[in-house]
Amino acid sequence: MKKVVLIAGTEHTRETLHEQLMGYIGDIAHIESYAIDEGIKNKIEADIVIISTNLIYDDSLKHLKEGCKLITARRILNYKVIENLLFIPEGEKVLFVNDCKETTLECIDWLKRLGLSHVEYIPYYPGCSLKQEINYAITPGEIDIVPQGVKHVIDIGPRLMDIVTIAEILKELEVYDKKWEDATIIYLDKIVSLAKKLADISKEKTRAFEHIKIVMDGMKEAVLAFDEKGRISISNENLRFILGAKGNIIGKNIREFFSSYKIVDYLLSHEKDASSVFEIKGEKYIITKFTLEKENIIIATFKSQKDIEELEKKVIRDLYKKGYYAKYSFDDIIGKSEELKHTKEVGRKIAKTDLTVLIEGESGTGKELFASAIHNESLRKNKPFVAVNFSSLPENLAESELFGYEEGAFTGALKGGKKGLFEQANGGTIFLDEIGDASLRLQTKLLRVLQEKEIMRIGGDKIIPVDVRIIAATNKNLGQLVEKGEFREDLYYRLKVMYLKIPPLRNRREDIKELFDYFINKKGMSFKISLEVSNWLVNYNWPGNIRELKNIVEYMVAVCDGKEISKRDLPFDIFYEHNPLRQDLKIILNIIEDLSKKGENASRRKIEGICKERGLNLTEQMIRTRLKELEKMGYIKPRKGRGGTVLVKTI
Ligand SMILES: Nc1ncnc2c1ncn2[C@@H]1O[C@H](COP(=O)(O)OP(=O)(O)OP(=O)(O)O)[C@@H](O)[C@H]1O
Repeated sequence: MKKVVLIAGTEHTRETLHEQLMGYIGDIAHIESYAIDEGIKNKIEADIVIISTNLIYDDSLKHLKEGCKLITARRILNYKVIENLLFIPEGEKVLFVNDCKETTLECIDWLKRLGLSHVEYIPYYPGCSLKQEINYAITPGEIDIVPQGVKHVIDIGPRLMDIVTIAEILKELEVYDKKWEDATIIYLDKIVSLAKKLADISKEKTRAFEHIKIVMDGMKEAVLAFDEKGRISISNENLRFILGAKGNIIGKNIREFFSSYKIVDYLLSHEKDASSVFEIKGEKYIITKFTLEKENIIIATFKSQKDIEELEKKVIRDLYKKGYYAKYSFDDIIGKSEELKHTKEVGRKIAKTDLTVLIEGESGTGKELFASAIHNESLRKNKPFVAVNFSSLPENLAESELFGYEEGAFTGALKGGKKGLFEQANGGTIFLDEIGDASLRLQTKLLRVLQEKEIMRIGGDKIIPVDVRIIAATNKNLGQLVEKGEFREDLYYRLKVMYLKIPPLRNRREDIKELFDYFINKKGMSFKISLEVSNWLVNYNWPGNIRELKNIVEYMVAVCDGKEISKRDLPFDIFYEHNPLRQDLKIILNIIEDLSKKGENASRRKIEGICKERGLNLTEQMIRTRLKELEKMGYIKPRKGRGGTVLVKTI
């Protein structure tokens, strides 16, 4: 058996080449191997000596006996590990690190010829200096030479002997004819496998790219992706249309396509998430951009402002169709009394926040009107306003109405399930009217929505996030319901983050006349009102508040057949029966009530003056007798000490 000796520079190279030789001639020759860095003690005698590189030629000669046949190996990169390079991102700068300039350049050239040219190679060998920051380095086993600071080092292992060197060895061993075919098969097998992988990857890439292209071209928005230098990596058809660009624009710079330096500055600015309006070819576009930091890609979308406005109009049209819109604004709330003006002021401030609101007020005071106005003055104004009334919503329906259900959740459930009102209100406001009438079970569920901002449909297992502002209203005293254990305390405080109390109409009598005229005008009519009716309107206590006033106007307008509204045109029961107290006594009692609310003393002189303002001419004596009457009836009692009158009960 012939003896073949391999001498390599390092142990790593020795092991790799030894294994390679075993694959080709292990069965016909005895192979020994040495590495200079391990040290060689004895003199070497062999039929063939293979030196791994010219760099160790002189060193090797020292250990050889005379007469050995010397072969210096020609080496190439290992095909098997080269596929690792395919995962380096496209366009990346990559150091190729080897032990000398010649082999470094040779390897780079060879990699390029193999088709691995998706990255930019920078040669690096002892003596080179590195002036830029580089993330990737490839080296065939020369890790020690790789400069510090490179984040990813890919060691593709020592280079292997090429097929020409193998042929030379086979010839020297006189087995060329017998072995050459096997040798080429082993060698080609590796190349074919690499070539196949390269082809597969390129096919997959093409397919993925085609797919992305179809998806992007199908998008309504125009999309552009580029790096921090402005080099374009992706665009879609809509974008090319906006820019009037023809053909392939990938790889080109955005500066070529935008004549406005303002747009280029904005696109390349360091702002990561931004949205701004620019004009391109006479049309306004909202350009929104965000950065994929890891990939170093900036993505910008272009939406025509005209399209957005059109879309918003459509959304609003759809909301109107479904009835999910707020009908009133603060300007629709009529009344100039201090109480109402103050309530409107507070309401406007509440509208500017996005906090939960609790509105309290007697029935018919305008709670829904205020909820609607708050929504319309908030940032959610173009989104749905959905109103739910708990007093008219049957307990068994409430849950499915509010939270929706999945198909098959219960008998009678619609196919495909149903969205609940919380989902319908997404992005907007939900108005929970008469919240005091919600069952304790429902209160628990509402508390969950307030805390978690998410819902689950009945029969479903998916958690659905909802972005809804809650405005609740009640004509009950919720605080008292909490004390009685009929309303959850935790829900009460979650609702009462912002609080608005709407004053009853009897506490702002100045508004009555204005509201009365407003409702009549709204009917497109005009009437004179008799003094009697006018006095009655101002002095009536309005337990049903503005709703009652509105209803009475409806009634009057329907029954009045002349130009003047008189006593006959008032609902009979209200004027005569609803309250058996005589009208003059009622007026005086109302005056005392108003004064006591303001903390003012109800002296006879004051009462006389206000009576006159309200169209009731009474002398001080006449007032005294009437006060006596009211006292007898238990409505008032004389104030001790300072004089005047104290209210005991109201009508
Ligand atoms: N200040 C106002 N200006 C004009 N219209 C008003 C005013 N206040 C109330 N209204 C009208 O009165 C009616 C009752 O108002 P709304 O339904 O808002 O009252 P509410 O307090 O929510 O009543 P409830 O407690 O019975 O639900 C509505 O038709 C509303 O438009």
